[in-house]
Amino acid sequence: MGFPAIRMRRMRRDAFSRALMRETVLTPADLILPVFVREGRGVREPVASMPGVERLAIDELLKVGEEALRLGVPALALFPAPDAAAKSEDAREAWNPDGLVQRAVRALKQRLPELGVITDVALDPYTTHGQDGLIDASGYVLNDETTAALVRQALAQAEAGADFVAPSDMMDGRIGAIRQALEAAGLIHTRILAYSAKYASSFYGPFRDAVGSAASLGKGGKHTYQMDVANGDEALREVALDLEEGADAVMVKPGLPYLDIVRRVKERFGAPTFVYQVSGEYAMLKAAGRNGWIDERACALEALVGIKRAGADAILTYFALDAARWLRGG
Ligand SMILES: NCC(=O)CCC(=O)O
Ligand SMILES: [Mg+2]
Repeated sequence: MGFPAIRMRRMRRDAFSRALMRETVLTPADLILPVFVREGRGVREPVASMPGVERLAIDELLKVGEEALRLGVPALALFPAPDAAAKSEDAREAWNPDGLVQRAVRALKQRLPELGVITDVALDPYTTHGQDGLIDASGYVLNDETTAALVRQALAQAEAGADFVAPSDMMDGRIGAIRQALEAAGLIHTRILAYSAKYASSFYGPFRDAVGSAASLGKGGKHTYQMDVANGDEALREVALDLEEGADAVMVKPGLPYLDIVRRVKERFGAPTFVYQVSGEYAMLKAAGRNGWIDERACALEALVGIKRAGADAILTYFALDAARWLRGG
């Protein structure tokens, strides 16, 4: 049977029948807001390459957390933008129990216990060289030594009350090492969100401005640990290993250029699959919107629905609060 018995446009004719056959519905509960945390009180410092995004002192962060809850956004992902004095060759500030992130976690969990708090496990905000791990004399990022440092960092975050620790560093074996350490410490409820398929993407540029690692990183890339943008099968092997090692959820990052990976990961493993719409994706939409070249709201929501349609269970996006407002008709 074909045309004219079949006319695909019949169902598209009216809003009610379009609504009834809609396959993917984006809600605020699908979204996680990444936030940049800094020292100080009452400070909100704009990030030039990410219009609308600010580095927040902890008291300001609490207000943003409250707004997220009010809008139905279930969780924040914290990223530190520490003072330059907190950076060192060995990143030891990362596991200081009174460090910036640990204080931010405690403040959030005390004031807003029902808001999910996700912490970033990686050394780049704390290293003088801007790499995610510890390096040898040639600048190569050392796997096992870095993993030992990441375990200390994850424990400090979990002890402060983080609901999810989220290793974004791409060292081999770190999920298993962190899981073992959490169990041994009695922290059996702490979830691990593994950045399993994290690509060596150029779309992270504005993020590196935000956390202040761009200058220290200089021309050094992250290609010896993050994945080659051309690869798909390798992502599936990474995800399989992280799930085996004890990850509760896995991440694909960035979002829009990697939706084939999202689909393959979701179909193959059926595990909670999170996607990070990264800073460069945000900056592109913002810049074009601000120039009047695209409709920012419509295009941002379209990108987010597309990511969910591809298989994402949750999306980290700098649009989270705006998108929640738009979805609620604001
Ligand atoms: N671990 C976080 C990143 O590496 C970048 C995120 C972004 O570009 O938004
Ligand atoms: Mg891996």
